[in-house]
Amino acid sequence: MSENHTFPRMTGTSFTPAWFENITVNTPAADRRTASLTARRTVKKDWQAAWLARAITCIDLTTLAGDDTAGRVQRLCAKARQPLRADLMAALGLDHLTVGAVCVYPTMVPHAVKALEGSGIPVASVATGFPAGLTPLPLRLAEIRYAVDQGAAEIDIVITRELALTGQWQALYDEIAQMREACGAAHMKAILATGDLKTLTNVYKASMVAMQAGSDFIKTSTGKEEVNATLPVSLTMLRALRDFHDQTGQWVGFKPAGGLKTAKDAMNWLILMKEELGTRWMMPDLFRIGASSMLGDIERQLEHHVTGRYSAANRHALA
Ligand SMILES: O=C[C@H](O)COP(=O)(O)O
Repeated sequence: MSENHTFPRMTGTSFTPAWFENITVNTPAADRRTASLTARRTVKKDWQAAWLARAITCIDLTTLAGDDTAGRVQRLCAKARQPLRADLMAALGLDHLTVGAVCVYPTMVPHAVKALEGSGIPVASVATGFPAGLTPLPLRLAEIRYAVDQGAAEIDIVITRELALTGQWQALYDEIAQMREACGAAHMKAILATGDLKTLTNVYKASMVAMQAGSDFIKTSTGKEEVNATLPVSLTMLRALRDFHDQTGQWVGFKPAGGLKTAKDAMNWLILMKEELGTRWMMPDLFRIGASSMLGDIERQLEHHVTGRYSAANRHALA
């Protein structure tokens, strides 16, 4: 795997229920593991600043709102091109820093492509009837092709939750495989909407099916569910991702999204990635954070690290 934005497309496997049909996830154990992990592991001072800079490179800077405008997307892209103030970059000894991608709705893709021209930052687009995914499959596939035609290099699709909730795993595989095909050369992240899947066992199974169907990334949430990214859900998906890697040697990426707002959130998920998969998975080609407001808090924490004070919009110290 190359350590930059470009990563080889996944090929997936045939539908293989043996890899997940007898799995039962121990929810209390997942809760205990993630609670102890973030309590036990701390990263301080210069290392914390370095990890936060790494987190910036993994952020999919996102705006997915009904009132999005070309102007808002252009401003977001300007931030993506320079996520950190120049004085902070200099103080931290950083000469170049950009985010992982900019993530928008399909009709906003042309504005993002134009605003990011020459930056090397890919445009990601949600598609397939985001966030509910309940439009006819031909229309969902056409939306993928539209977003790719408009210049999206990454597509975040949403799965049909009913298929996971009713255990129709072959049908889910077939649907995701068609979405993978519609993406063409674009990379595909499969949003599992884990907050709607009821159990961690369903989360594990949907993760495995999405990877077998050829997803380049598996992503927790749309950000529109009642419960979005959580650490136990993320741990469950990472275990599935590790099992898939052990079975196939294929490297699938992971993207928590929805409700990750602070530098502390960034640190917690980086700790989880390191502890579960190792430092190789702490790179933007294998790890993204879908977030619309986290960057602001990371910048405030880095300003505090450099100057010893917080900017006007104070935040709690990063414990
Ligand atoms: O990936 C996309 C999510 O919608 C971002 O969620 P957020 O607005 O809670 O950061």
